[in-house]
Amino acid sequence: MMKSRIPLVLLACGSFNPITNMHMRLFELARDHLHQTGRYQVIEGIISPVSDSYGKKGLVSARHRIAMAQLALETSDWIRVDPWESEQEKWTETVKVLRHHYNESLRSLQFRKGLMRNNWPIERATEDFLSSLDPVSPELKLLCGADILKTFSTPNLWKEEHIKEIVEKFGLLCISRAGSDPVQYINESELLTRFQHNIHLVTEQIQNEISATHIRHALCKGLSVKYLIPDSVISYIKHYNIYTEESERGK
Ligand SMILES: Nc1ncnc2c1ncn2[C@@H]1O[C@H](COP(=O)(O)OP(=O)(O)OP(=O)(O)O)[C@@H](O)[C@H]1O
Ligand SMILES: NC(=O)c1ccc[n+]([C@@H]2O[C@H](COP(=O)(O)O)[C@@H](O)[C@H]2O)c1
Ligand SMILES: [Zn+2]
Repeated sequence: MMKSRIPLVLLACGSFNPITNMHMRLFELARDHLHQTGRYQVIEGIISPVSDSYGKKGLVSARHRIAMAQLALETSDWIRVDPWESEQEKWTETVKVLRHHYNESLRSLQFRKGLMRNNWPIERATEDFLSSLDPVSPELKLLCGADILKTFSTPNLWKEEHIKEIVEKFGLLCISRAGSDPVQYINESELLTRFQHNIHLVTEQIQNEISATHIRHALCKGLSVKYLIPDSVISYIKHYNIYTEESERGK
């Protein structure tokens, strides 16, 4: 009998200021990689933009960042943008975003099982009980570029226990990025080395150095960003005049 694949949800956190074609490529690369392992079935991709309180210089309002992501993802049948993180009053540490979406995916599983079981009292089902019912509960993994792996070793930026929870409980999909050496970051970290079986490194063969910062700078200078971000996003940016020298100075 063919072994069934583990359903898997991919979650990418970041500013998405604005969303670029490369952000969406990350998901396609990760899905191909996971499917090639023969162990996973990727069921959904979620983009979670940070809230305005993240306070990064040049960060435009979440309302705009979400709207641009929605436009960009109109052509995807499996990636969506989720506003939950961006709606939180304070900045939410990434592990808490993962916990939220993991609970959400369990809730929707409970709901589907509840329906299947003729409205069985689903609110009383514990996580363990549900797992015992269904051996293929979805996994949730964090998707990021290799530069994020590097920031794990920046003092006081990430709590050690958070990194541990991310790589031990959830797992990580890390896409290569010019200027970042993920193998080296793993080798230099005892924690990442210990859990490297949960870290999938994916190499983009067609190197792509698009960054949102470059996009914003080009827009401020009135240069073309066509074919780097979707046309619909370019129209939105023009319509609301989002990226200006003033917005770049903000915060
Ligand atoms: N060209 C790229 N190659 C690999 N990963 C990327 C690339 N661009 C963005 N990412 C990843 O996308 C996620 C979201 O990143 P983010 O919103 O910071 O985009 P960015 O292009 O790095 O923007 P900024 O220049 O504002 O930092 C991160 O995990 C980041 O590593
Ligand atoms: N301790 C943490 O959980 C932690 C620390 C630094 C950045 N992050 C996240 O990493 C991402 C970084 O995005 P930027 O590269 O746009 O700054 C954001 O989603 C941010 O919330 C999380
Ligand atoms: Zn970045």
